Amino acid sequence: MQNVTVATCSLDQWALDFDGNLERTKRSIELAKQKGATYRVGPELELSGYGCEDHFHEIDTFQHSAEALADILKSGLTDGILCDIGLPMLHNSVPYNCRAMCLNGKVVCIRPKLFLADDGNYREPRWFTRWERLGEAEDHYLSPALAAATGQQSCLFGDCSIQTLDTRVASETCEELFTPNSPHIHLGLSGVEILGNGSGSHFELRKLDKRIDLIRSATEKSGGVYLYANQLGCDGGRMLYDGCALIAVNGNIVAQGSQFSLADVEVITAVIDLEEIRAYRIAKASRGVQASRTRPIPVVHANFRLVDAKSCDPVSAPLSVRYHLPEEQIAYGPAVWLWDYARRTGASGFFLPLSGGADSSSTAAIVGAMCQMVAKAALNGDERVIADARRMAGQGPDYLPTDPREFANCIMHTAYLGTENSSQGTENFAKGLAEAIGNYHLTVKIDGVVSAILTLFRAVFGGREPRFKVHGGSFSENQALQNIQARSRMLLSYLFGQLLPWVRGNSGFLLVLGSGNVDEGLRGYLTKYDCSSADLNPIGGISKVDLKRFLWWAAKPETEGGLGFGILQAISEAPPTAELEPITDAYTQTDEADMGMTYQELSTFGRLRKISRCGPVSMFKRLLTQWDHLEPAEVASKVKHFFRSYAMNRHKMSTITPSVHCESYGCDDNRFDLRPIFIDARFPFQFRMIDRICAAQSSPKL
Ligand SMILES: Nc1ncnc2c1ncn2[C@@H]1O[C@H](COP(=O)(O)OP(=O)(O)OC[C@H]2O[C@@H]([n+]3cccc(C(=O)O)c3)[C@H](O)[C@@H]2O)[C@@H](O)[C@H]1O
Ligand SMILES: Nc1ncnc2c1ncn2[C@@H]1O[C@H](COP(=O)(O)OP(=O)(O)OP(=O)(O)O)[C@@H](O)[C@H]1O
Ligand SMILES: NC(=O)CC[C@H](N)C(=O)O
Repeated sequence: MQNVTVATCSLDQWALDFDGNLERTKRSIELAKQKGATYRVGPELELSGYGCEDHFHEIDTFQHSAEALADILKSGLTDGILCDIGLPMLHNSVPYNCRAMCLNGKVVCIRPKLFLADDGNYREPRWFTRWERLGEAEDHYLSPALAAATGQQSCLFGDCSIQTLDTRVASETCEELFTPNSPHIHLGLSGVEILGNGSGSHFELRKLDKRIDLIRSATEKSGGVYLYANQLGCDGGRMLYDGCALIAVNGNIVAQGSQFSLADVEVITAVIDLEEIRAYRIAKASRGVQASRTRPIPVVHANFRLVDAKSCDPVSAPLSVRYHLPEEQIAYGPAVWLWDYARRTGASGFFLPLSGGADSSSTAAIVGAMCQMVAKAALNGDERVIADARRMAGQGPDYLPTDPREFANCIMHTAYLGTENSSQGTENFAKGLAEAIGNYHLTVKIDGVVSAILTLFRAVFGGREPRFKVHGGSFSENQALQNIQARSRMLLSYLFGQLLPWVRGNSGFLLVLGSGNVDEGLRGYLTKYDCSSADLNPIGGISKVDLKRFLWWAAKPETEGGLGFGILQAISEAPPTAELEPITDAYTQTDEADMGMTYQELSTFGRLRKISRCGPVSMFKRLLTQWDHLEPAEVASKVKHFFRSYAMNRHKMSTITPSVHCESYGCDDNRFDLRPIFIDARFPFQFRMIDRICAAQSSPKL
């Protein structure tokens, strides 16, 4: 038996928080040592935080990261444990995204990232250069801080591995796992048995499955141990890092961390038997052939044993991986992001204009889920969560946030801001949901504000008064009258967000929450600078179709795995309506009629536009077969209507409220979906082409 205890972790790092990042990194090494580990891997760029973005252009970021690493090396923490630590480093004045392999107070070698992430949310080549010379390494002269801490002048830098007295260790970094020709293939063939992957990998609904498949298949094909470390929480941007540290051996997962947690440091360990890796590899004859002709990569020798001959801990057995339902992911992912955002900004909680409709109710339910997570963490004695909760709630040292409803009452504020066009039904829904969550709730009539604006308008324009469509008004009059209501709600929300802590005898400010979903953003079905403009939006990256499923799930009792907010069932079943126009016997406003398309259709358009990368013509061609129950002319008309609405409203996405990235069909043009602010909504060339295809389809076949 050649047993080794290995450790990996999830850390809630924060961009540029050098003190906090250092403290959490050190704590994770301490915990790994306490659990008997002789090898520990941490997340990508853990000392600076992954999401520093253009702060990676500053020399300070590199220097402070090196100073933090020097602190770790001087502290004695790396004595007896090989640590794979992520940080940005300069080599010959070139910036690299690096792994520093540290042991017994020395830097054994430095491994720069070979393949940078440069799609979707990622722009790594903007800040780092990739190490181009595969299979090569050279001397690196340590910065003054590191040289002083280690007494070393230099170490190896490049594509290299470490040979200890009993095994071979190397690392690959995040994106490299996702590439077709991953470094782990070459490293495994050249004899590496333990591979660490320090990641800064973001949450997306249903993405964990893909990550786990890749890790499983990496070790299934090559044999070996694969340790995955990730960041956790919100590190200052729109992405949520979803932790879920993993340890895989020969195709099996043997340890899994939590995906959504409020803990800021989570360390997992496994006991592995190196002989199991060798036995697995010996039996794969074809692997042997490929391994024997593999070009070796540079090796640094470390006079150190990872195997603990004295350890009697049993070897870790394969476990069945825990996947959260998509509905749970919608609840707990954005909840973790909100928690980090609110505690790190020093806010005293949230204010949400709650209409009783599906969207704002989803936002409220996510805050409710967050309160439940805080209560669970408090019950488990997490002192850091308790301290943050006390501060946020404005409570003293005796307060324990173990009751989610009581905590919600301190930090969550909602208001139903009704007008004469609002219904009793939605008012009751809003009140009922607030009661279920336990939060502070107001019911306010805002007609006085709307009529004050109209009075002013009449005074300015000689008594002229716009009318709703149902009263004979024009399209513009009708829109303007709706927008006054919607925009007044935004003004009132900021007023309440600013003054509610004062009204309740506390201090500080509330973060105003928004509730536009991804489809409304894409279609532009929102009033610019109304209640869709807020400080934060937890659901801006989620489609209405997914939100409905989430509400249905969240209505279930906690004993059945839901959130226990039963009223959400009825809310999810009500037809979506803006309630901005008068209801008459002949007319009730609904979202889908207003938009000229169903949310289901909109979701299809959104996926084809972003995930399938379709312009108008290719979308039309795809839908001709997908919607073969419709005449080609009908499909053409729907596609044109979508693109027209989308193009006319592009400008709204440029000012959209920051939301947590949740889906690959997201349309946040500030980070993920980079498009022009205005484009020709007539699409003359493209639509002519659609008409031609349509005519050809419809012409009688000879
Ligand atoms: N290319 C461009 N670049 C920059 N800005 C541009 C622009 N084109 C128009 N604009 C500006 O945008 C304004 C038009 O946008 P905006 O004021 O938002 O108004 P608009 O889009 O005309 O109307 C808002 C729509 O959202 C609907 N709505 C409102 C509230 C809630 C909900 C719901 O989800 O239930 C739906 C409402 O029924 C209506 O159809 C123009 O007056 C102009 O100021
Ligand atoms: N009566 C209201 N009281 C409080 N807030 C409201 C009210 N009506 C609308 N809002 C706010 O304005 C936002 C946008 O309004 P909109 O009518 O678009 O809601 P929606 O998209 O139909 O979502 P919901 O399903 O929550 O009503 C809502 O999410 C909500 O935050
Ligand atoms: N930081 C990275 O390299 C992350 C990229 C990777 N494709 C991911 O989504 O997880």
